[in-house]
Amino acid sequence: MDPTAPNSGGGAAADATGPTNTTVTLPPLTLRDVPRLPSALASPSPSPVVPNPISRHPYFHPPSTFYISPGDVSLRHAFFDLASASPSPLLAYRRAGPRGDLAVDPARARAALVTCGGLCPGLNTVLRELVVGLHELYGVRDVFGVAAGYRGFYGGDEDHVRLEPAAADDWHKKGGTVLKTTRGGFDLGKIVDGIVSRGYTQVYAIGGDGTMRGAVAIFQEFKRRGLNISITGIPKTVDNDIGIIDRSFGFQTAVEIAQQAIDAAHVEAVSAVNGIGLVKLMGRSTGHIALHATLSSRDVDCCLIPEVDFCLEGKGGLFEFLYERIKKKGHAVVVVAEGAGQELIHRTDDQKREQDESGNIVFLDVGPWLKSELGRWWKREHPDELFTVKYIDPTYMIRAVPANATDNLYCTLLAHSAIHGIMAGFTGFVPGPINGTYSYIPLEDIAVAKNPVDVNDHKWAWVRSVTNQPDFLMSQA
Ligand SMILES: Nc1ncnc2c1ncn2[C@@H]1O[C@H](COP(=O)(O)OP(=O)(O)O)[C@@H](O)[C@H]1O
Ligand SMILES: O=P(O)(O)OC[C@H]1O[C@](O)(COP(=O)(O)O)[C@@H](O)[C@@H]1O
Ligand SMILES: [Mg+2]
Repeated sequence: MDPTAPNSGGGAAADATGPTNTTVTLPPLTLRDVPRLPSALASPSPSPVVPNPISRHPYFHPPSTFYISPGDVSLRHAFFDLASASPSPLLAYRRAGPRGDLAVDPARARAALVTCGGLCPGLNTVLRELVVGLHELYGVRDVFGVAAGYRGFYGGDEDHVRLEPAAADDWHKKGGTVLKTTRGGFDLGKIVDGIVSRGYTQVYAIGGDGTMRGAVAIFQEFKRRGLNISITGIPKTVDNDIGIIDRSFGFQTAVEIAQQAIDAAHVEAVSAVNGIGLVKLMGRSTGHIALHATLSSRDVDCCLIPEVDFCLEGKGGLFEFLYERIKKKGHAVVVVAEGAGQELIHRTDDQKREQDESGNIVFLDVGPWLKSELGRWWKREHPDELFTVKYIDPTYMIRAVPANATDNLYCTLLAHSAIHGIMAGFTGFVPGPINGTYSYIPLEDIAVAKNPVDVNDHKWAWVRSVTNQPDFLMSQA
């Protein structure tokens, strides 16, 4: 049999004798392109094309395959249903990476780097790689750090610090951000005025969903004013709540550190009579950290995330389940994401309205609430049985650490992808891995793309198989 001969029909051939090839026609492909700088689009003569200086770099000897071809794209979805009667059109993004010709002259570039929002492991690695990459790869000499988030753009001279590779050398070993970060302070007019008055030609905004929404507003203001300034957003969120990209940097480090809290909770629980170890982990609107920490620990009996409702009391409720688990094993470990169960916690009208400086809703503390509700229930239902809850809240410990090796590599590729894209004349974009391929995604798509845990896919089923937990929805209390 000829292994290359096409089979007719769309489905896989039912041939048990060996592999077969089936030729199929894919739906049309839509390129979701990123914007370009006005000078890169100018007609009749776009900005001068500058050969990429990497070609003259003493240590790089880039072969022709080194540069990304103008036609290179990556696909949003890596798997398809060939049997689908009405397949969706395929969505593609530009592949990230160095281009042979630049639309920006590095000698005239003046870069501003800013970090906004909460901390995340790897922020300093991204900063280091931006500073080193701009200097060493492209020969950009004017690289500045803007202090303390977006508000730094309209601060004084002390908020704009020249950054050199020698000073950045060991930043990847430090947690936090050397530039400092803040929430709030987003005054669009003042920010863009500050960017213009300092002569910045390119802005690298490193932050989460709020920062990306801010970067979209800045990008649109650049367009409205007809400015030839580019902006890129580098996605940061320890919660992993930004969509489209495979994951955000620092997330894996945070999951790794969370193991220590779960291990401690487990030791406390097994060493007590009827012991429960309760761990609260970050995750404002998504439960990725709790879910991944649960999957990798295997000591967890129950994982509670914002995406899944649960009830506490009655048959089918959480507390009955924990009681049964303790009767069976002698102890139980519970991991709860900070955004879980918020609708169950009583809050005053003032508390309902409370927001942080960036407008994020302030949550009530689910950990102590759960501990006290459980204690009250146990005392009422099982007054003669000993019972202990040990509560661990590692809070900032999981994010105020340096990135692990995997996240450090990821941060390097993100930073370099951002620089390559800016130098190619792209703007209003975010670099990020899609199915493992680094790509350029429009900022405005990223700013609205959420990434909740999909409780209908295999991962949540995997959690159930690891914890053996039911849905806690059947309260008959
Ligand atoms: N819708 C928005 N438009 C403009 N700026 C925003 C918006 N949301 C948040 N920001 C600004 O982005 C910055 C970071 O936002 P924040 O929510 O604190 O952190 P993160 O970016 O990590 O989600 C803050 O300066 C905040 O004011
Ligand atoms: O740093 P703060 O203001 O205490 O905020 C804590 C929050 O920051 C986070 O770590 C993530 O925040 P971001 O919006 O900055 O990504 C949440 O998990 C947590 O609720
Ligand atoms: Mg956020």
